[in-house]
Amino acid sequence: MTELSVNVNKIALLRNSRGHDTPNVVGFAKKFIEQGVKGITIHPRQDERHITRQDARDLGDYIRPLNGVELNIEGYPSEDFLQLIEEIKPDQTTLVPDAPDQITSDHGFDFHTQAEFLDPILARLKATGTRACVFLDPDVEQVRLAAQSKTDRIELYTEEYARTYHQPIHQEVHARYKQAAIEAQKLGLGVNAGHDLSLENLAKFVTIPGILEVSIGHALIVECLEFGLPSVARRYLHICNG
Ligand SMILES: CC(=O)[C@@H](O)[C@H](O)COP(=O)(O)O
Ligand SMILES: NCC(=O)COP(=O)(O)O
Repeated sequence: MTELSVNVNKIALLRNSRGHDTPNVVGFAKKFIEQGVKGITIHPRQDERHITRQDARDLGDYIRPLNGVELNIEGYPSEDFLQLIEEIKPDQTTLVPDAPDQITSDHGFDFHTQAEFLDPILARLKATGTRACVFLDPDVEQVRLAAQSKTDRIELYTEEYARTYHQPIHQEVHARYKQAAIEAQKLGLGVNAGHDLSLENLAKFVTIPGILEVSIGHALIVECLEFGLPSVARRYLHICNG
């Protein structure tokens, strides 16, 4: 079984386009949770183009008292971001190496060059009590280096998996994700995954053993527009529950 964490960035994006509070981010998180979803993910970016720091606080206040529901906050570990994490204390914090002007996440951390940068940050996260996770490309060598750090989990960046889904090379790509996931688990790391996962491509991904959590936003919100939120939540949970 894999936990589904619904990324609500796109709800905030729609809200911000009008400058009022519709759609309400906490309200939509609540709708997903009412359907049985056990995780909410947000990725506050420095320019607050979608999720704001206040959204993060409001979601923290809403989710904290709920039994068995997790808040995952993703982001670049700037001082600002780390202070927000220390204030909200989410269940999980996923570090992503995004530049402020990036349209979306497009690569994982490189432990060859960034292990020294990440070491004190991971120690700081551990002191906060949040589970630490690092966004990583599906590369066995990176996994081995990550296992030497203080991170609890890795999140495999699944854009390549999704992009090649209908291409002949997909079996090879899928095998690389599987190898990275198995190596991580062998070395004691938990494995999450996300980016461009969808109703179409998720079922095959979760055949990889031991995937603990998938965070899904962009495709899932679009699918909600097409099929309705309850139906989409039910279909994802069916896939995740195996
Ligand atoms: C780390 C990751 O893959 C997601 O957080 C993704 O970057 C979503 O962020 P946007 O919604 O800003 O594209
Ligand atoms: N960590 C991935 C995530 O939260 C959502 O990514 P996407 O489904 O919006 O591509």
